[in-house]
Amino acid sequence: MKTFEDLFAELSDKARTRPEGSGTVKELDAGVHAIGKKIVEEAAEVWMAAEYESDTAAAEEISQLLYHLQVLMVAKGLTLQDVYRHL
Ligand SMILES: N=c1c2ncn([C@@H]3O[C@H](COP(=O)(O)OP(=O)(O)OP(=O)(O)O)[C@@H](O)[C@H]3O)c2ncn1[C@@H]1O[C@H](COP(=O)(O)O)[C@@H](O)[C@H]1O
Repeated sequence: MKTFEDLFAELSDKARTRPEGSGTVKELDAGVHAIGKKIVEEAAEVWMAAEYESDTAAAEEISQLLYHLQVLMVAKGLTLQDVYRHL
């Protein structure tokens, strides 16, 4: 099973190698403003799923929010340690 750290390493690699067909590369190219909007959209979907849908649906929405947060971190050049030091 993929961990948060595994995904971050994968996304960082995609940003570096820019493989054809990568949604991450496309999102990075769209920029911080577009990624930020996606995060707000996904956060709302997490809220709605948690309140009105199944635990499985909520977990899936949470995974998508975590993904988009990681894309923003990569776009900004932030590392996991930059975030972890605030936890
Ligand atoms: N974990 C994710 C992941 N979670 C969410 N998403 C993206 O977020 C979208 C979900 O958003 P929505 O619910 O709004 O669905 P949607 O409306 O169909 O999405 P859009 O039309 O806005 O793209 C998905 O379509 C994906 O584009 C993800 N995209 C990629 N990953 C993982 O990231 C890694 C790299 O992916 P690629 O860069 O695509 O190779 C792989 O391991 C993937 O599994």
